[in-house]
Amino acid sequence: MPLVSMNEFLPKAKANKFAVGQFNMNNLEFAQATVEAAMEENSPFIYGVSEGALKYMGIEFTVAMAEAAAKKSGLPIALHLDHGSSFEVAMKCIRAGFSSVMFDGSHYGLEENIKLTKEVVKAARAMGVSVEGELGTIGGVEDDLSVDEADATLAKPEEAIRFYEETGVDCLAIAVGTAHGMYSGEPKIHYDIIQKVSDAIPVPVVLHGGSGVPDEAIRLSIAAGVGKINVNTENQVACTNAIREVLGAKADVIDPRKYLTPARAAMKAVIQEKIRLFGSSNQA
Ligand SMILES: O=C(O)C[C@@H](O)[C@H](O)C(=O)COP(=O)(O)O
Ligand SMILES: [Zn+2]
Repeated sequence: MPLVSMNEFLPKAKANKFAVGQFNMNNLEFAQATVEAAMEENSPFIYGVSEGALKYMGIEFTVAMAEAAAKKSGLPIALHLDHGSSFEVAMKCIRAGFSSVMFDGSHYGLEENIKLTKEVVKAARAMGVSVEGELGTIGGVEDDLSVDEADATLAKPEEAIRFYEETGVDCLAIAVGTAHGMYSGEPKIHYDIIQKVSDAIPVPVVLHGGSGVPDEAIRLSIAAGVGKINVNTENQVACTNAIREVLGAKADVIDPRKYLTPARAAMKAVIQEKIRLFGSSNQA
């Protein structure tokens, strides 16, 4: 199966109240762990690729890994630019074979964010590519850039509804109290904001900062209208801990396969658990 737009599965997620996981791809082992977990669960999923990860992996390798996963698995998989910063980078990804893009204009004022997002939607739609927009500021560390928790601002429901109506995005990330990275305490998620926005728009709300959110908070978020959840840090932690364990026990290991095999298995376990929690098993 070729890579698909998120519209292949997000409308079903919204209607049937489950969420599709976006698992960030940072290298081959992340790509393999994700597709292996999804195949066992028969689940659709999204490969999220940040601009930093794109630079690290190279755009041709990124697309090739995602296409290989789609071909091997037969699952509906979207290859999605995560937190795209400009029209140009979004178009570059689409030209290279991405089936979905995020334009993150959340650091602009509302009017400018709407204007710039609309331009991306117009161009992407003509090529059958789905678009995610963002409103409000999500705290924590995103692709190595840190936003202080104190500077994080929640999305205003009326603005989010207007943003959807004017841009026509396929899903909408709104700041509702989660943050990128692991939490020191428990996140305070504003389910009322999710519910208000979700009730007023026909597309799902996206929850960024999915790592470390307690299971019950994930269930309540999905019940309120979240249909896409992004997870990156938990996989990075699982990967790195597994590598540390191997190298800590055997300092003379030099074959990367000796530590990358357990690292990949650890990520696969995390992803499989998330897919089950999000309710997307057997929704492919
Ligand atoms: O930082 C990245 O490279 C990706 C994240 O911004 C992603 O969009 C996301 O929201 C994942 O959050 P996390 O699970 O808290 O890392
Ligand atoms: Zn994010």
